[in-house]
Amino acid sequence: MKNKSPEKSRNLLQTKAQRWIIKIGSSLLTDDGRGLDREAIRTWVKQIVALRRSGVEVILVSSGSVSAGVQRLGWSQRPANLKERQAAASVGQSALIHTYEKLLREEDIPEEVPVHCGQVLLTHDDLRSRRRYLNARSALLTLLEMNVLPIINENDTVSYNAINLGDNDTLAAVVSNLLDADLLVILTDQDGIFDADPRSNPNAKLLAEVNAGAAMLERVAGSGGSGVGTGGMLAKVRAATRAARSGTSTIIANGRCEDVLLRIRHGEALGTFIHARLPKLDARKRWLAGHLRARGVLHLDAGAVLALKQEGGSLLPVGVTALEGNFHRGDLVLCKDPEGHEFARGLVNWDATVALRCLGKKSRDIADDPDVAEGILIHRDNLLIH
Ligand SMILES: Nc1ncnc2c1ncn2[C@@H]1O[C@H](COP(=O)(O)OP(=O)(O)O)[C@@H](O)[C@H]1O
Ligand SMILES: N[C@@H](CCC(=O)OP(=O)(O)O)C(=O)O
Repeated sequence: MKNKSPEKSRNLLQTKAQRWIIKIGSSLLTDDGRGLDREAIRTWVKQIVALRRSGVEVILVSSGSVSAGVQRLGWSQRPANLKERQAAASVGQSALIHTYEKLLREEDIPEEVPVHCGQVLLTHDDLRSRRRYLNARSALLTLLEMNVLPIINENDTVSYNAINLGDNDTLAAVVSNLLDADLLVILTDQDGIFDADPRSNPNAKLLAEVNAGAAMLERVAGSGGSGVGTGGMLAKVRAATRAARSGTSTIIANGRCEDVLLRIRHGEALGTFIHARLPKLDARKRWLAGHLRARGVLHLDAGAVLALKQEGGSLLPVGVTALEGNFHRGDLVLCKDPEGHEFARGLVNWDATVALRCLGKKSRDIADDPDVAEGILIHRDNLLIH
């Protein structure tokens, strides 16, 4: 793709991308909270089946469980209470998957490859554990091989605020990293990213092409959402940046636009295209980047910052001046420089109590401590420098 104009490389990516993650938001799926919009869902299912039959591997990340459950239970609004949200998710998720299953069956044509669907409900814990993360990867790849459309959502009935992924834009980006997707398509209720929220700014202009991670994006995306969904445009912008770490480009487009997915496949310049022009992380570091909750903070001196950033070393306790949080072995912690800026994050080898008694000590001074494996607080393989 060298020396291609941005338009060309966008067109090439759209027409050639083999593995797509498609994310559909609650506002679209439930017609702004009025209940599952069967006719709209039928249009996306038809397009997904056509993509699948043309050889594209599709993984669907579908929101809508809470919103659909709220409507089924006859409640007037999304509950603030966690237990009620979990109950609504349980009711809505079964309705959601039942709808997909029925609509997919309608697309069965003799002589054509049948496309089945399989429900995959993930929690943050599934993605935090390396073993479960890799298990999820192999299960999803197996489903694709079997011509099954995996339909992923967060398992909202068992996750709770402190450990949830929070929004499905983030989930879709983590899944893009997990499966090395070529393209992430986020369908929403706007034509893409505008230079201001189009709900409050009728003169806002659509951004056609941008680079992942561009500082301007966070500014224009604000934090507002439709009220039915949870992420808003900011979550989508951040999801695109996260997806770029596996080389995945993102398109944010209007799901109500006719044949939106097929037109994207044919190379049409719809929505906002976000180029993955960020350094690609290797597979293990991508898994690390998918850890969303830090359990503590390590404050490092200038020498340690240099050793980590420039020499690619592991973190030894001698360079740690202070710590925060009651973390345990295997937890994610943030690393801050002497000015207090986070510049790295990693998985600690020791509990906070052990780390505390080793702070500032040289390796030879802790060599006899039975809790201090190899004298390394964070191994470089478990360290992500920003
Ligand atoms: N710069 C922007 N461009 C487009 N939409 C924006 C922007 N800033 C905020 N938004 C809002 O983000 C909303 C989409 O996010 P959200 O409600 O979470 O959708 P979904 O349910 O599809 O995930 C839009 O309806 C819009 O009001
Ligand atoms: N997991 C939740 C969706 C959360 C979410 O991110 O919603 P949205 O912003 O509409 O994509 C549900 O199914 O209701």
